[in-house]
Amino acid sequence: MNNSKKNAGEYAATLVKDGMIVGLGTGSTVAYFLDELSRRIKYEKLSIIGVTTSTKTAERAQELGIPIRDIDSVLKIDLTIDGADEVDCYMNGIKGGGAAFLMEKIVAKYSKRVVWIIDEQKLHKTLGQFSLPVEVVPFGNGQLIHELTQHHLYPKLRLNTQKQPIVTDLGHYIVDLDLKQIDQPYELAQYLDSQIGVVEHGLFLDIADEVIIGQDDGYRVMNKLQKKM
Ligand SMILES: O=C(CO)[C@H](O)[C@H](O)COP(=O)(O)O
Repeated sequence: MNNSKKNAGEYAATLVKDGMIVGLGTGSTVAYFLDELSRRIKYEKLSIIGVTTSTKTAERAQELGIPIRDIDSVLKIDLTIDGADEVDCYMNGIKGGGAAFLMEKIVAKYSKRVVWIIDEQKLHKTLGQFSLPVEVVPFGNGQLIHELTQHHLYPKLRLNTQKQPIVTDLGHYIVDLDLKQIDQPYELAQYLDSQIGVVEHGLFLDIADEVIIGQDDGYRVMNKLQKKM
């Protein structure tokens, strides 16, 4: 068991209030959040509706008895709890290690409040140590990878154990950019947004309202007031 992830996930579940529509992120930290949320639904009679960000989370929510609804059948999402792969001091992040970032970004976009749950190891001064995932349409992915290579973005098609491209829940491939350090995340986001064949990228800029950083013996919270301007 990872205590830091568990502490972050369990604290995040206390932010959920009765009657909320809650965005349910994806990943191993979110798994702890889902467990605690399910416990509160069962024993505290908490009444909420979940909007999921992946097939995996939808399946887990169903197993745990967390009611879920399609994103298009709710008016607005009150609160989304999600994980992240890397976060900087401006509360910008990289997501997509679990290949769910397209749905995660859509759910975040329609959420009033977005809270990330991470552990200390994911906090870095600048982004880029974690390879940046880019979701691309399968058609012409080889051409796009060539284009990204020419642009010195070190792309690599993400493969499964059978050496086949992994296919996302929405039917796309993932290309990981091995950048080591991203000095200009906004410019990079703009460049990627402008590429034909790119569906979305894992740079989440100005999206999180709060980051809960799990520790061995508790957690600490980073919010907009504390982030460096
Ligand atoms: O972005 C994600 C999936 O697309 C996850 O939130 C991210 O990979 C963090 O996962 P974990 O909590 O397992 O470390």
